[in-house]
Amino acid sequence: MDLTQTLTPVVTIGLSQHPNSFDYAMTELNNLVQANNMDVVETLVQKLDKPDPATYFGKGKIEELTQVVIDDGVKTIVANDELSPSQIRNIEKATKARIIDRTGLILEIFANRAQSREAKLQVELAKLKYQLPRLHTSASQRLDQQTGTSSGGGFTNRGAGESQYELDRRTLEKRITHVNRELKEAGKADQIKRKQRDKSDIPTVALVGYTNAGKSTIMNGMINLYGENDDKQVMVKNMLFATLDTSVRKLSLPDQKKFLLSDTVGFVSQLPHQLVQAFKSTLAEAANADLLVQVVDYADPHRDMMIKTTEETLKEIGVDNVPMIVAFNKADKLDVTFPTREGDNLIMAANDTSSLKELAAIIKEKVFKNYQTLSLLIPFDKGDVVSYLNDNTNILKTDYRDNGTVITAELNDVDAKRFGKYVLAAE
Ligand SMILES: Nc1nc2c(ncn2[C@@H]2O[C@H](COP(=O)(O)OP(=O)(O)OP(=O)(O)O)[C@@H](O)[C@H]2O)c(=O)[nH]1
Ligand SMILES: [Mg+2]
Repeated sequence: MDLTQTLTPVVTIGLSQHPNSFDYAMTELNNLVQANNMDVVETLVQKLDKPDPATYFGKGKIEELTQVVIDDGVKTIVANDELSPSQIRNIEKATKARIIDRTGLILEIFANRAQSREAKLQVELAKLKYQLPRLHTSASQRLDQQTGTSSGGGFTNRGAGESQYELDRRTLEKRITHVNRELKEAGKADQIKRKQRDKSDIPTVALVGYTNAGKSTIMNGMINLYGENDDKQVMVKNMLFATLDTSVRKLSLPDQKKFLLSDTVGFVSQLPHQLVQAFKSTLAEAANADLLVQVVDYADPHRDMMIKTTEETLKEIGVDNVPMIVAFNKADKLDVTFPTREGDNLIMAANDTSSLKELAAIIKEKVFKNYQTLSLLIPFDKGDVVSYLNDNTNILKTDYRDNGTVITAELNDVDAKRFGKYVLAAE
């Protein structure tokens, strides 16, 4: 099937204010457009120090844009920068096409992809907050249709003299309160889950990083090597924002050390502020992690910018004191040796088993450092303790004595304390 026929044609537009990063920003915008199942037929750029407050582009360029829209029969324009409500109105009036800005586009992608109830609510909240100052532009109508905010209720108590604008604003505000409440409920359930995990005292590790860096591919590789047999793989796609929901899997290293690995939403430059805020709770997995593995596309010439964006976004959601290692992924695309360890960081490829094993070794060093080797004398009637140790620790030696079993094992702090009364001698 020829997919291009079903894709919406669009013209992308951008202002070159920061020449260094501009070309990449436009390439990324075009990738985002594709990720939203649309097809870029033309790109128009203008060099301006700052956007025209009324129309973004200057007057002549708007005329050129209008002509392109007519010639190419395009109904949608996508702008690289966030636009003010009046800029949206003015460009739409001039060109007779609808315009989406970068923020609106990312919100649409997230809205089309969100799967879990929580992700859906988070996206809706971000969209409502985006709509609020943009009431009565096509941006809000379009979003209305998707979120259904203007269908049904909300218009019942229209007071005399109250403008449509105020009514719509109130409707949006009500919906925001409602969604916030639902999110809180959904968040509570997650917190309970997370607490239960905390209790089980298994360390947690989160894969974070720029979109398309290979987080989900690494997750799948780790599940293959260390997951339980029935563990499901996560989705991998060569597309921006393939992953929108956090997935968590319990992995067991060969020496019984267990940890939870989570795959998280990727970041992108100029990620809408509303969305970052909304995804705070999804990213709580990262905030509560014992270790972050920042996955970087090592083969991408823009990798430094991607690292910077990732670290700034993490900071914005309040994740700034979790230890982090860097996985420089996709090394197979470059002429370099891998896996190569550089301190706690690793140059690797996600589809290479020795890379994944090396990554697991680094994770193990970082999150299981509070382990001590102890010899415990377990009385014969404490079979439950023996089976716990068998299932949860790395047993180095087992001896049988008249008064019980002597087990020498690596124990974490909590287990060392819990079974302290059986300790024979520290080794
Ligand atoms: N050559 C090569 N390709 C890779 C490697 N790791 C991932 N990829 C490819 O990169 C693309 C993106 O991989 P994903 O694992 O979906 O990336 P992600 O970081 O989860 O992306 P988002 O979910 O969008 O944030 C896919 O086409 C993968 O097959 C690697 O080590 N080498
Ligand atoms: Mg992913």
